[in-house]
Amino acid sequence: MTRPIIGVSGGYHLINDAYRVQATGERNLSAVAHAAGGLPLIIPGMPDSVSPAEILDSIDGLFLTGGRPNVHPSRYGHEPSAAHEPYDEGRDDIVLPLIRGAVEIGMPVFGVCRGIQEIAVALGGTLHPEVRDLPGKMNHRMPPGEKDMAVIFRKRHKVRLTPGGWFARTLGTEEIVTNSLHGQAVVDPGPNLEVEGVSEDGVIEAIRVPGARGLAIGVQWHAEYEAEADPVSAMLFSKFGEAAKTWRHSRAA
Ligand SMILES: N[C@@H](CCC(=O)NCCCC(=O)O)C(=O)O
Repeated sequence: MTRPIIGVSGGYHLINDAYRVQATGERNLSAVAHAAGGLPLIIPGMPDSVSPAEILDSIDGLFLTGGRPNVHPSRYGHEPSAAHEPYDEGRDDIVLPLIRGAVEIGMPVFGVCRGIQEIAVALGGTLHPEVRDLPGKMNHRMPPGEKDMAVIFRKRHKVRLTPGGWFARTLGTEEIVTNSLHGQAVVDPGPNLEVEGVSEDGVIEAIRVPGARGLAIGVQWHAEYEAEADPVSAMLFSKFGEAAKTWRHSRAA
């Protein structure tokens, strides 16, 4: 059987201060190709050119990447603020309905960083735009100005996994250590998410959609960074890839 087609969310970037592009990091595409065994195809955040419904018809799994722009606060009922820009409303317009559609039909979904935040917002949760401003919370952002990828993606904090939950059972442990490169975080998971991982300071780090017919998970860290070499990341991508293969097979039957 051919590889399952995995839609990989792209986002808006401005090149040379002039040229608009839709892009995602190569690590996202490699993780999908090699660690999940899928055929990665970038989903443009361009609602004037593509629709969530036709994308849903064309893919077997949805991988939601990280991305510097914050989810627009109006998507979860909060006021926007210049301090929390940039936003990427084109991406919001495409991925939020896409997540709802995928969950509804049972198509596998896996989100990292901005991706977990999008899953939460799409399904009725809310975010805080700068989680380090909340009492007792650490700074979860990358070191400012850093260019060395090994430093940017260094493992920074522990995540406690819910005993008996999907993550703890799948990974065979109740504690992992993860990288951390985000300012926003899920604060209210809403009615549709199960929180299965939290950092030492109580930030939501791993979620699952228990009501979904297919695998639907999100993590606040960047699992794509060492998707094959890191055993936790490799297992998550492998489970996601298997689920997408099963979905493709069941669609074809
Ligand atoms: N804007 C959100 C999400 C942060 C995030 O995904 N950062 C990684 C950017 C790297 C990339 O472009 O893949 C937040 O700050 O919480």
